[in-house]
Amino acid sequence: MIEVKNLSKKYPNGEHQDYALKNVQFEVNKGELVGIFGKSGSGKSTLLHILSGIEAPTSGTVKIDGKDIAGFSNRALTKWRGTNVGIVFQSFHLIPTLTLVENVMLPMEFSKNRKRKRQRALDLLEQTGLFMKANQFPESVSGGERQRTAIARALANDPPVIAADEPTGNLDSQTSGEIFNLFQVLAETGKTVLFVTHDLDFYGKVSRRLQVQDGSVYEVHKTE
Ligand SMILES: Nc1ncnc2c1ncn2[C@@H]1O[C@H](COP(=O)(O)OP(=O)(O)OP(=O)(O)O)[C@@H](O)[C@H]1O
Repeated sequence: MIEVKNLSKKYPNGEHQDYALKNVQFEVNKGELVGIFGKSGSGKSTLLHILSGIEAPTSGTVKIDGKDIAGFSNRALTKWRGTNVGIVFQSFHLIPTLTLVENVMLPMEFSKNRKRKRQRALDLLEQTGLFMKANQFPESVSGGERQRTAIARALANDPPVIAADEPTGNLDSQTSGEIFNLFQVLAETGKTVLFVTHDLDFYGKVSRRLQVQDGSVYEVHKTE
């Protein structure tokens, strides 16, 4: 599903360049829930941004569903991202002037028919446990409910990959656990879920662990 080879990312730093990621390689299968762990500044977000087509790498290959997105132009990358990856952020990124159902409809590309889009958005909100609040605005629901809305929005175009950057970082531990369970269910239904987190509660619960350390990525096996 995902195959990363010799991936490096450099950022300019004054007169020289610093590696945020150096010679990274790994593979991920369809339907895995991959926890990406590591200290602040280790390169987790950079890795997730590259896997979700937000940033391009400096070198290497990033094959997703057989396509090497590392070679894509910015324009091609934006188009690819729209239907191939659903992104979930720590601070939800919902539009405050739109209702929850309207937020979920926003990225939908499969149809121009508003009724069909609305029905799909309602179905997704039902899947994430928010059907009853579909017509409320983000400010009138809890943090966990905002994140459930953001997850429904990430599913809008039925992408094979869900990329979440610290999705429980603003939530209490019980709500974090509930959001994590939702990602587990998505993985069980065949989505490949990439989950960046500082939360070691999830360490034993993911199906794969990638540890990012000073720009290198190591697989940590379950027995370690
Ligand atoms: N746009 C950028 N320009 C320059 N340097 C950057 C840029 N983005 C990230 N970096 C650097 O790359 C390294 C990795 O950053 P990254 O955000 O991926 O780490 P992280 O593990 O996600 O950290 P955190 O847990 O604090 O979010 C850091 O040294 C950071 O300063």
